[in-house]
Amino acid sequence: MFKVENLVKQYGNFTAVNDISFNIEKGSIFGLIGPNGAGKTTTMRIMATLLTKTSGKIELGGQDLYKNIKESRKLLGYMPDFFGVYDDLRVSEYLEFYGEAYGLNLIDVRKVIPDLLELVGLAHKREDFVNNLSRGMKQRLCLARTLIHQPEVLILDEPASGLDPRARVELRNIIKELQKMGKTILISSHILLELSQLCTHVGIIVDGKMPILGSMEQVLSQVQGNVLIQIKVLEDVEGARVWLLEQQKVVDVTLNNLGAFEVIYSGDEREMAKLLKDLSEKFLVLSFNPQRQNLEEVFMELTEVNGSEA
Ligand SMILES: Nc1ncnc2c1ncn2[C@@H]1O[C@H](COP(=O)(O)OP(=O)(O)OP(=O)(O)O)[C@@H](O)[C@H]1O
Repeated sequence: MFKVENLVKQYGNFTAVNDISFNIEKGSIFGLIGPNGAGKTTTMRIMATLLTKTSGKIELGGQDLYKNIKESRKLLGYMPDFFGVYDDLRVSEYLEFYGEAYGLNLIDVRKVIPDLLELVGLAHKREDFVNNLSRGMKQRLCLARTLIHQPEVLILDEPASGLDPRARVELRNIIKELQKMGKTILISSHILLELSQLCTHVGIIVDGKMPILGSMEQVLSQVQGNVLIQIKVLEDVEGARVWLLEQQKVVDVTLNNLGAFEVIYSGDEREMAKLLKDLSEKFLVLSFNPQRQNLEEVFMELTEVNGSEA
């Protein structure tokens, strides 16, 4: 859906985005993760056609993003990290204003507003003044505004920033709902746990570069070396231990005090699935639980490495 190739953005002599490439498949949720100043907003603003690139190529739906900016913008909904709301407008008027700004017919806009407000949980606030909304509600209203022209692709720049945990969960659920509706979503955050529960794909951006990219699982296994798998078998525990130790990519096997094996494994997901299949053919497997590091740990590892290299 979105194809970014060798994207570079320079502000004067400073390179904010340094030759990054990634694809966003239709229907996926791609997380752009990085610390402050990594280049997330710059990348997203370029992809939203709001900032010019220095070099590189971006395609949206198979077309050059810049070839017909007006057409590209119809497909895109962009939610900025900072946004203003107009204090003397009511919620419905605010959406009408943005609908008209997109060149939509007011009658059509009025037809979609109830559904949009329902989706973002603001149906009961329709006639309230925007400035009386809580921060979480304002974020959700901004998301509704992003959807007003029914774009296929959403670019959401840190949509959960400044929200409390409950509001974050609400927002996450709305984003999942949007994915179910078929939207393709690019979302940024520096709060990694939040994205690990949401995204199908991840690009980690540090100092304008994207050293790590792939599906959530791929990224986790790329950064981590070994995986710890907890395995419990019924009967012939010793036989299973010997068998496990003979398998390729099994680094170590210990039995914990709950009677489960703790297997240190260096294979990838596919190999792990094969291990489970082969094990199940020989033994009665009660449980098989790979324990991955969470994204927060991955991220800390990565930025630590970069920091120490610097
Ligand atoms: N208009 C500009 N002129 C010069 N430098 C800029 C400009 N905009 C951004 N930068 C610099 O480019 C780098 C990347 O900024 P960007 O806002 O893209 O980062 P970010 O990952 O979105 O950070 P944050 O999480 O803090 O929003 C930063 O070092 C920033 O200072």
